[in-house]
Amino acid sequence: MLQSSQPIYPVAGIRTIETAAMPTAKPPLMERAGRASAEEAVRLMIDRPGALLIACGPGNNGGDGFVMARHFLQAGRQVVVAFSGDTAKLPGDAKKAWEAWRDAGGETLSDLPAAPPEGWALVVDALFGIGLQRPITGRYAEWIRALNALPGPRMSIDVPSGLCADTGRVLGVAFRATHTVTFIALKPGLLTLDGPDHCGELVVKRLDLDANAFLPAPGWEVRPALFADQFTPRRLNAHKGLFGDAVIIGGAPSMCGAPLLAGRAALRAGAGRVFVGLLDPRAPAVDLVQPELMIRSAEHALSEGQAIAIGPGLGRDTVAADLLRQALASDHALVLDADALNLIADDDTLAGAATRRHAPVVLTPHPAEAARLLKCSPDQVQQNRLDAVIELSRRFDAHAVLKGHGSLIAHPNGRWLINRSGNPGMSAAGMGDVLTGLLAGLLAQRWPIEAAIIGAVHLHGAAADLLLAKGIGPIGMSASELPDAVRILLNQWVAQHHRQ
Ligand SMILES: NC(=O)C1=CN([C@@H]2O[C@H](COP(=O)(O)OP(=O)(O)OC[C@H]3O[C@@H](n4cnc5c(N)ncnc54)[C@H](O)[C@@H]3O)[C@@H](O)[C@H]2O)[C@@H](O)CC1
Ligand SMILES: Nc1ncnc2c1ncn2[C@@H]1O[C@H](COP(=O)(O)OP(=O)(O)O)[C@@H](O)[C@H]1O
Ligand SMILES: [K+]
Repeated sequence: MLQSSQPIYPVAGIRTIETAAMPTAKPPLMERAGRASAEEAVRLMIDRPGALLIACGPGNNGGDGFVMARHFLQAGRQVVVAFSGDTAKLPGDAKKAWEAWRDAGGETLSDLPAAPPEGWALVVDALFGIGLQRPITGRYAEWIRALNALPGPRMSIDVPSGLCADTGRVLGVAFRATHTVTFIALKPGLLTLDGPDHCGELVVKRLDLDANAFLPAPGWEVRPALFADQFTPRRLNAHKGLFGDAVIIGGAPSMCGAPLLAGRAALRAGAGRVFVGLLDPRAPAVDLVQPELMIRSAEHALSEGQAIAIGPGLGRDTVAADLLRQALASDHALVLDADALNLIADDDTLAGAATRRHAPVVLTPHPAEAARLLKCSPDQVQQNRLDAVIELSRRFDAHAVLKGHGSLIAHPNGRWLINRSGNPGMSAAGMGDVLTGLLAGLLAQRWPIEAAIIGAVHLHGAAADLLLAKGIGPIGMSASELPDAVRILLNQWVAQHHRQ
């Protein structure tokens, strides 16, 4: 059964949902959040007797921690609560939660206690959630550093403290959880940049709310269910003409490997035929490892195909710019990667031609390429990856993929998604070329544009995850290994979908 996709809301959206749901919520949302956290904690402590430590902060995230602590106390479990603030200053719901904890006989320590000799059964971070407003300093920073140094499982409530829930940036210092229980819905910062490194295993507790009914979700996580409509089993009477021609253009002198990798990926994604147009006049006439690839001059290849990807190893000279101009003038779906993006960033006429194109355009920058396109620094892109990809899509009236862990996709209709597959084995040369080839391969098979983009991005990461599971990586995983894994997965998904 293909898992359905979950909605993602920035903090402002979560606040809107909370405000709408809170007045009628019985039991109150904080009670639900504390109980849901306790249930998850029980799962993590199955084989771990002894006390758990809950560090509570000055806001409602701390309130969740007090509710959780009360459940454990009432269940007869030893629980130690640390809270360094002033209970009189707790916001209303959190204050009630602290009072209920106190009335149940709970004690609150004002500093972190030393760990018992056998260690804590679980360390719980209820310091800050979506209300974090500035970098963490002082005593809270000291607490987080001390908690991070403790062995054993560590659980964050809602958001790892110190992580910006909108962007995935670490503000000062952040708790490194092995497990995170987040409430109502996913937030972008949990899924991209430094979020996944700090969340560990991520579980969503919806608190019995249908978030989408309160506020239509602006973003979604990528799951195969979103492109399963394209999982068509091949008829026995199929022929290669049904699966389209993909064209890859690139390969200036000394850079032919990039388009060849893309071409192999397009084949493994199922394209009927793949043309690779190389700029290097001395390029080999055949890829002896993949002789199915039809190698042409770049100019010649441009006259073929239903889908064109241009950029891998393209170079930036006038020949490259001229080929890009011709590709932009074609009527085919067009993927712009690598040097095609750099050329557009440097030339307003090319940028204008990309923006005004009628047929779909997909931009696939890594953060440095995105920065060139947006005329800012890679750091500025990374500070807010979601804003950056939405701005790229808006500025070029194109589909945009901002690569990196937690790749983001923005469509010109305003819809955005975050992909969760992939791993650091992919931090190696040529991985981007494989993504470009996958996209061309799916577009050649006439997948609709949005399905092709989310399908290619997800498959790309999932293929690397398959290799990782087999022990191939993360160290030394190479881009040429990815296309075979893509083929295995795609065939599995199609077969599974049709068995259901
Ligand atoms: N409002 C609600 O209905 C619900 C809230 N819930 C919990 O409440 C959390 C949000 O609560 P809050 O809005 O109170 O926010 P937080 O508890 O995340 O933190 C806000 C508090 O921290 C302070 N603060 C922010 N940044 C700081 C920094 N860098 N250094 C020191 N202090 C800092 C703020 O002044 C405020 O007192 C959620 O993440 C979730 O855990 C859940 O109980 C579900 C229901
Ligand atoms: N740590 C990671 N987790 C998930 N995906 C990654 C990671 N590192 C790299 N990738 C993916 O690998 C690809 C690298 O692309 P790119 O930077 O263009 O490489 P190249 O130009 O060498 O082909 C992107 O799709 C990116 O999202
Ligand atoms: K937290």
